[in-house]
Amino acid sequence: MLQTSNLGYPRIGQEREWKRALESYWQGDITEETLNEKMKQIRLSHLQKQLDSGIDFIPVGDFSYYDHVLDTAMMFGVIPDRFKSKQNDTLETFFSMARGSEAGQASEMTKWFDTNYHYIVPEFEASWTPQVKENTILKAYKEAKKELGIDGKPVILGPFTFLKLSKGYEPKEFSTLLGKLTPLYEQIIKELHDEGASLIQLDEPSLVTSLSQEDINQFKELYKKLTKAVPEANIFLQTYFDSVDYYSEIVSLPVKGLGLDFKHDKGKNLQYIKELGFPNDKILGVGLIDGRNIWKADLMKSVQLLEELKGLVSSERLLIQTSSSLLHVPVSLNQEVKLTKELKDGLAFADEKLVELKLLGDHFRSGSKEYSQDFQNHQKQVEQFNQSPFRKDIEAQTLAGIKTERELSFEKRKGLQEKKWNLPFLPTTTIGSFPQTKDMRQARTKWRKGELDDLKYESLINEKIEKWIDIQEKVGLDVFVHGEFERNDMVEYFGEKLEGFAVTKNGWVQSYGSRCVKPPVIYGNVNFDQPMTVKETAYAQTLTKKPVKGMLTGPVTILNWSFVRDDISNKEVTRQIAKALVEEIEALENAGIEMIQVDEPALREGLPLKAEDQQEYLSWAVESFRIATAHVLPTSQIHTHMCYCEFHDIIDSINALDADVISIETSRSHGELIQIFKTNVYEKGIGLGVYDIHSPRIPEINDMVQVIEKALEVLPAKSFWVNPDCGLKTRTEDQTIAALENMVEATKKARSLISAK
Ligand SMILES: Nc1nc2c(c(=O)[nH]1)N[C@@H](CNc1ccc(C(=O)N[C@@H](CCC(=O)N[C@@H](CCC(=O)N[C@@H](CCC(=O)O)C(=O)O)C(=O)O)C(=O)O)cc1)CN2
Ligand code: MET
Ligand SMILES: [Zn+2]
Repeated sequence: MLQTSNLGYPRIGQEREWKRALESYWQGDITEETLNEKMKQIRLSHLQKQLDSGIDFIPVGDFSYYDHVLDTAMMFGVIPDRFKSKQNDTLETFFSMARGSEAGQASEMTKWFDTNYHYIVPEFEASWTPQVKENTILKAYKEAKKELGIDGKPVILGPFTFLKLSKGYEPKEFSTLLGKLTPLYEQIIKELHDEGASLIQLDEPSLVTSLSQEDINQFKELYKKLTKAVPEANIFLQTYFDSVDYYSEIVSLPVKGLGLDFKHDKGKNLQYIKELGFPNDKILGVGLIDGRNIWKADLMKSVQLLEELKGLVSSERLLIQTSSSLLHVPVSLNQEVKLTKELKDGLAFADEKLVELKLLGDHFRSGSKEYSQDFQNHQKQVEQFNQSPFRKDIEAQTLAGIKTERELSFEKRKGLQEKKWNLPFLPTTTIGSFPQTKDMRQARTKWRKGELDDLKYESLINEKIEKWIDIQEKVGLDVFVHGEFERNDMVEYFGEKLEGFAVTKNGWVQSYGSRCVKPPVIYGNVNFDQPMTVKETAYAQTLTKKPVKGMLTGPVTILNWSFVRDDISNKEVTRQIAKALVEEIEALENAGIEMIQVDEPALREGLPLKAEDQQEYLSWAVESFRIATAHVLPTSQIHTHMCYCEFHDIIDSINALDADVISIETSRSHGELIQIFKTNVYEKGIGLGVYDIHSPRIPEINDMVQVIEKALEVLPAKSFWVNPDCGLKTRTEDQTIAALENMVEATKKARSLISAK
């Protein structure tokens, strides 16, 4: 019988209870025991909700106290030595790896595929002893059964992807390590099977990236071994985020089932099945409820697709699924009382997606040609939404009259800018935001509710700006920022101000650890309405003689960190955003702000997972940035900033942005970034983050001097900037001031060391 399955459920909770529990624990407000209790409560309530929704397969083991990749590393004892010696407590070790502590620098954090979710990069060290420290998936499985009578579907990050996402080994060691991991997975799977798990999901999203034939051979080898070692267990191989291009080889593996994404595969998975067939001894997981976006599913389209598949796979072997874990969408539409009905009717968050699964499953199980009333109501809303005036066909955005090229080349404007800005050697600056303290956030919440008037709210913002201009003077930075106190989030803020966007009340999604974001919804055509950043920046500039950088989020990042309409191309939407930013940047220049940072931290994140799609994306992404910035005066200095990603494969595109100065994060992955510049000459201004802002640790002066010296081995000193690796909004005021003081001290030392040479 056709069944329904969810691949993973959001952890944060309807009211972000999860976040609050974690943060209270870190602050020392609650004990480990209380934390565990709260976590259990949250975990079980999520399972209960899924049970109540009536879907068949409920994931277990997807819940985490921080990140599921880190969980997997812990499960196998992949713990760097620096954390082993000092701590015995598992939970403390776990959080130290994630966040850094006295014991040592946090592990690197990077993007989970092309999403805004970040995982902690496992670090293999020579001292690693293969082991199953604790079968935490089994623990989750047993708990669901014992507490709620749920026969859950264990979800495990598969060995191939786990190792691909890890570091600390040479490419040639990959197969040896995989060989060591395999028996550990066998043990986990066996224990789960013995406990009664009827289907065990192994997530292998790496299968959708561009892999070599050798990779595929290793993958096949691995799964043959695994299935041979535990033949009795039903291993379900799950992929997501794109198509599986080695389909014919993967589909013939002796696993029980294969899960494919039918939402983000550009139609390829269906094409492969049609061309190459699907074995009649396997289950096909059909991911057609979108785990990455929030539009209500067009169930008639899903029905058509399933009908097509029924001709190829018998219906009792079909599993209707979400396209990926629901980790990437908000929990529930329940509280969205402020959205227009027209828009809200077009949306589905995690809980509503479970309902969609159920509607589809019920329809197929009924065997009827008739559609239930609920199904019809759902479909009517989808159709109405598609016909809304804001979804109407739009004219393709042309580039007529739009500059994509600065008036002067970098070589020519460089001298003019040096003269205009007259900055010291190794200029120091920050990336934009200063601490968003509780009083500021609370004031904003009150202001939103109408409990605080505009005047009071604005004067609080101005006070913060004054305070931090003063701090920047005292610390002795060279280029200032206003601090972004008026912003809740660097993307949501612009979503609130631009036309074509809607913002939600409670549409939170986990970004990293306890940090969440509320992506705005781009439902219509994007247009500039009125200046968005001029007031605060211009005010800050009146308070100091030092230059204050204007601070904007770039078009590609606004796109990638929003939920985007799917009726026109992303390229088209990004162009619309870029054109709106042209007006903002003009307004800043007119207000005398001529050093302007246009952040693109998500440029790399949006890079398609398959090599063959990447060039096209990069070309329109770069073009959009250039549309936004090319029109400024030659003396105006455009900065940009990127973080959390690998840059080596996009360095040409970074150069093509033609920004005068770029700051890139490196502090958790320093060595690697430096390598890039050994082989790529970079002539424009560049700041490499000299310390990690995500960790509460205060960076040491000498550590930062070393970072600077190391960078200067490969980068020209005269174009080097000193800055933290990202914005400081998540730090406390004390941490920030202490860190910046040390950074300025380190710069002074570096200056004298270098001029002495
Ligand atoms: N969109 C986006 N993606 C990104 C980043 C980013 O900055 N933005 N940075 C990278 C890393 N991600 C980050 C993501 C989130 C946060 C972060 O600090 N998030 C905050 C929420 C920010 C926010 O919008 N806060 C609201 C406050 C809403 C709120 O919680 N108010 C409280 C009251 C105040 C309080 O108790 O704190 C309430 O209503 O109960 C605001 O300032 O207006 C959090 O999780 O805590 C930091 C970095 C990559 N991806
Ligand atoms: C995630 S990149 C952050 C850039 C932004 N200007 C800030 O400082 O917060
Ligand atoms: Zn950043």
